[in-house]
Parts: sequence; C-alpha cells; structure tokens
Amino acid sequence: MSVLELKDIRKTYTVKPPVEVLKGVDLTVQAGERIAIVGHSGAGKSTLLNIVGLLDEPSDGSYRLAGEETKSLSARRRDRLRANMLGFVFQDYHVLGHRTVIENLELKLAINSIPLKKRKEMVDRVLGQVGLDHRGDSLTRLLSGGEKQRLAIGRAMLTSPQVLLADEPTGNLDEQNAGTVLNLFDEQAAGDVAVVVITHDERISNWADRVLHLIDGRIEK
Ligand SMILES: Nc1ncnc2c1ncn2[C@@H]1O[C@H](COP(=O)(O)OP(=O)(O)OP(=O)(O)O)[C@@H](O)[C@H]1O
Repeated sequence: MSVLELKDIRKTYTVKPPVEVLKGVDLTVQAGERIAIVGHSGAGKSTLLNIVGLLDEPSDGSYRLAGEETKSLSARRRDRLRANMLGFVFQDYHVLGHRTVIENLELKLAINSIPLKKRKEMVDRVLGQVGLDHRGDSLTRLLSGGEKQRLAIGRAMLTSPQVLLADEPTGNLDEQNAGTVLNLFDEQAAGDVAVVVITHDERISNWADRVLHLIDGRIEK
C-alpha cells in the first residue's frame, strides 16, 4: 500500500525575490520502505520533509497521506493526522534536557490526552524497545548523544505512526550509535512503518532500499 503519494509538488517561498525550491516532485512511498533523500545544501530536502510532515503546505500539487488528500484539510484535521500518522526524528534530538527520560515520553502522550494507565504501558514498551529501561528516571541532559537519539526515536514511535520522518538522524553520532539508530529504523520498517530520512550520511544511503536524489527541484529517477 502506498502511504505517501506526492504528485507534481511545487514550493516557492514568497519572499523578495521569490525562491522556487520544489519544481514538480513526484514521490510514492510504500509501507515498510526505507527511503533516503539526498541532495546538495539548499536543494530543498528540509522543505520537502516539512511538506511531507504537514508542517508546511506546498504552493501546488497533490499530497496524499495514507490515501487522504491533504490539500484542503482544516488545521485541526492536519494536526490530528500529523499526530496519528507521523513521527519525527531530528539531528539535534529535540528532547527536553531538564526533564527525565520518562517525562519526555509522557509529555507527548499528555498532549494526546491518553489515560494514565495506558500512557504508562506505552512508555514502558517504548523504553524497552530503545534499550533505555534502566534510564527512565535520568535527567535527559545527562544522557549520551546516542541515548538521546534513542529517546527521540522512542518518542517518535510512541503513538505507532505509519511514517517516520528523520532529518540527519545520525549526523551527530559515531559508527556504533549510528548503527543502533539504523537497527531501530529496521525494526520499524519490518513492522510496515515507512522510514524517510534526509541525509548526507553514506551509511544511510547504503542502508536504504531506495536513494532519491533531489536535484534542481525534482527527484531524479
Ligand atoms: N522560510 C523560507 N523563506 C525563504 N526561503 C527559504 C525558507 N526556507 C528555506 N528557504 C530557502 O529554500 C532553499 C531550500 O532550503 P532547504 O532548507 O529546504 O534545503 P536543504 O536541502 O534542506 O539544505 P541543507 O542540506 O543545507 O539543510 C534554500 O535556498 C533556502 O534558503
């Protein structure tokens, strides 16, 4: 099943002078696929990821997420779709350093207003999956970079999204920790989660099922 379907996606930032970044991107991603998107700095990788992540809207084109056209959704429906369908992982982790590992996870669920008992079960499950069960009460700022990224991946996985979107997730990690991150992504892909990563990292290009090159505003076949 295609989980992401982008057709002729265009994006121009309406600054002066306008910046035409995406000039007709076509992209279809199936459940369980592992995709790397590469391209030079300024090619529009983050712009594309923001559109796929429903964080920004294209200027033109069609984007279907799990079959649902996203063009004319209300802000509320977009937020819900993003929360239910998508998980995000970033190079610099975006975790709250002054909160514990468990608090970082619970906070996401509190926003989704899930009952306390269910929340605890979900947090425990994810802590085990990312190998942080022994660090639940640690302050996040005391974790290593690899541990922080595992926490960030756990947080992205909490709500069982159908798509994981990652922006340079191994950019700050050594070989061993990068390998751990890719193993976690593999487990997700094996469970039919599509994993889309933008990267300069050759380790990820070698790992992906498909490497897509964003060149001159389009994806080169
Ligand atoms: N909000 C914005 N307003 C105007 N121009 C923007 C905006 N966001 C990005 N751009 C421009 O769009 C182009 C693509 O930026 P984008 O961040 O998508 O590239 P990228 O491929 O992710 O680059 P990098 O690898 O350096 O992160 C760049 O020229 C950038 O300056």
